[in-house]
Amino acid sequence: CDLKSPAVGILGTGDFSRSLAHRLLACGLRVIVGSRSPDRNADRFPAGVEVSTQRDAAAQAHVLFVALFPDHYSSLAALKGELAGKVLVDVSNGTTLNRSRPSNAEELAALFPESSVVKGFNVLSAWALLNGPRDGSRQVLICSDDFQAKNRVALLARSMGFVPVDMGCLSSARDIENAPLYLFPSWGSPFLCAVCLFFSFYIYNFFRGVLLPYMVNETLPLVSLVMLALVYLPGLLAAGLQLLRGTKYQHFPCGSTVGYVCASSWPPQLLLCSMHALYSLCLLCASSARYKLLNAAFKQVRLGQESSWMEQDVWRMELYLSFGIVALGVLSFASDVVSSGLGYAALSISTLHTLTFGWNRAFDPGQYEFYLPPTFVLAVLLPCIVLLGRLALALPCLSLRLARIRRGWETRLHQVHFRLPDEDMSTV
Ligand SMILES: NC(=O)C1=CN([C@@H]2O[C@H](COP(=O)(O)OP(=O)(O)OC[C@H]3O[C@@H](n4cnc5c(N)ncnc54)[C@H](OP(=O)(O)O)[C@@H]3O)[C@@H](O)[C@H]2O)C=CC1
Ligand SMILES: [Fe+3]
Repeated sequence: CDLKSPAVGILGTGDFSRSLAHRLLACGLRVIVGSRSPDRNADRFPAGVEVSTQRDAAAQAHVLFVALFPDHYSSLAALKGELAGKVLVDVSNGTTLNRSRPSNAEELAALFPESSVVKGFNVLSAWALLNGPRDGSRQVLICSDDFQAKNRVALLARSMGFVPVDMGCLSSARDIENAPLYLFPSWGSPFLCAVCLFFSFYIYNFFRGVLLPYMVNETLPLVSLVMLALVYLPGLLAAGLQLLRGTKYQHFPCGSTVGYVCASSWPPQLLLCSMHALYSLCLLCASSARYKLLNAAFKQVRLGQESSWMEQDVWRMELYLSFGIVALGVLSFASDVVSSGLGYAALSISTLHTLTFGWNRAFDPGQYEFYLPPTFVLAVLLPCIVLLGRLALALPCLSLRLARIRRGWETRLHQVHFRLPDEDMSTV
């Protein structure tokens, strides 16, 4: 590193400080670490990192990372003079969800009113910092009331290979500090939806007395298929309502909540589908599969049948397996299910998979136990309604587009028709 370049300071010599110093040094920056006991801690840092007193680090660096626990911030009060006009980066995390108390960063700002406090880097673990931006998330959430200080820290994050995300003013620090405490920040509602659907279908299947090994395996894809269909249903209903009202500027009830749940429902869908694929594979190893095969073979022998090959069954099985695999493949690419056409493709192919799997059962009255239709009829009905609705909405758009293309061609032909005599004249 260049000794003449401005140093980046770190206060504290713990795990976070060591990883950060390592990363800053690797990026070619000059690093000075401030410790209460520099002599004791100097050998814990790589060569090239200057370990000095807190006062020395505060005096030399212009941007200082405060790698201490918030309880110890007050121990820096004696450095107020040196830290005035400097940028202090608060990297601390909360231990419990904070909904009402001031954030650690705001408390640091209150302690050092003459410094510019920037919240950031807390979403990275010491491990992620040490390994660089290869593993885990590369995003660094940043906020501050000082725009220039925030830009400076954002630039620093970028030069370390991370992606800074501007979260606005220092009042957002509480959200940033809470972020690592959520396991999956936006997955709560979709998962709740998936769990509710799962248990409804599970109980439903239970009452229908379907064989135990098939209960979970039928429930998993049904939940996924119904969820995928539900993703599009609100949009289609809203579009239908707009067509009926003749305006798109009227409010659609609960639109934003439904939109939020739908937009982030892809992970549970993919999880359920993958579990279904795995479960189907494992069923072949289950004891019940062996008994079934044996029983079928025994029946065949008793009937004196030489071959039990049924062309229609074989084709159906090949088809539903292929549809299932393709549907899973397409769904795995359709992370943005709401806006991408891939979601519709996955829905269509999964519906075909379900239909080819159980069309016999749909039309066999013997299957309608307890006067209830088989679950898969319900699971096919909803996707079919959604797909037909989409088609119905797409047709007017398609005819409009075709009319536009036809008009374009007519205009072009018209121009050619009028240009021809001139061109003929020029050739003459
Ligand atoms: N570890 C991690 O993965 C992450 C940590 N963070 C945050 O980084 C900050 C530091 O964490 P971490 O490095 O793990 O903590 P450590 O406990 O490893 O280090 C904290 C440092 O604070 C100083 N210190 C200890 N006790 C006192 C005291 N009584 N008064 C003043 N200073 C004291 C010490 O430095 P010295 O003796 O040299 O002065 C010590 O090295 C925390 O706010 C944490 O929330 C954020 C994201 C991830
Ligand atoms: Fe299936």
